[in-house]
Amino acid sequence: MRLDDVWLRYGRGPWVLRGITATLDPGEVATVVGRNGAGKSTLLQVVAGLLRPNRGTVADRPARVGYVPERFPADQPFTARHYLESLARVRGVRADGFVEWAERLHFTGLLDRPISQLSKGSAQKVGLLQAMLAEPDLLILDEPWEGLDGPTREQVPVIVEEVLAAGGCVLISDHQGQTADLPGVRRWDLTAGELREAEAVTDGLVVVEVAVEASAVDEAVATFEAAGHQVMGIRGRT
Ligand SMILES: Nc1ncnc2c1ncn2[C@@H]1O[C@H](COP(=O)(O)OP(=O)(O)OP(=O)(O)O)[C@@H](O)[C@H]1O
Repeated sequence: MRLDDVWLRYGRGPWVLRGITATLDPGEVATVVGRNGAGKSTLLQVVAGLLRPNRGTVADRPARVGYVPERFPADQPFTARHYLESLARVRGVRADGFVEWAERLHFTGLLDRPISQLSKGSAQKVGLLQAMLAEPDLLILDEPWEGLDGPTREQVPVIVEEVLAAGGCVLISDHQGQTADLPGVRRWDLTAGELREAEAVTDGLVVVEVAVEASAVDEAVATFEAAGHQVMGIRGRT
């Protein structure tokens, strides 16, 4: 799929996305990084087709999109099973397709509980289940590690690999840098509404993530560069 000069703002507010141009091809995974409020969720919703850009276009979006929001809305009066079965009917996919996924995510015992009574982590699993139900060829994950328990967190890279292996593509928002280890992951840096693709890591190099005091960022960057290292990005600076 292709984003071409995409601009978006909410109402008459400031521009959140400013002229974003990017492509994501089948078999590719990209991670969007940027500080809080940089517009990562907004970009993901544009890619998912949930928000329409004020200007610019999104072309060749794959037909089956699975989208996992940062926080799955838990204030719903249905059980997870009822919700997922209904969604499967709407999407025209197998009504019990989620059962297998529920087992993988250790969710089977909670399927008959109202979503409103689930913990945050369990509600997030419903978010993941509804996305995988679509058998997506574009999977969009907004901060997928947030709120999930350890075993489910470990499933996320496995799920990403499976979507890629089936010829799909994946876009992930990740402000904690947890996607850095995904093989072949492209890194999209979002700063002040503009997207810049970080250079791929050259063979033989390893990415080391370092947290420094805000007041010492410039000094740290200068020190690393003086020592011959490549500084690939800075996150979290306000
Ligand atoms: N529905 C909305 N209405 C108005 N402004 C919004 C709306 N959603 C987001 N914004 C604003 O757009 C900007 C980008 O928000 P967005 O949630 O896309 O950033 P983010 O990078 O995902 O942040 P975080 O890492 O905190 O989730 C912020 O200034 C936010 O306040």
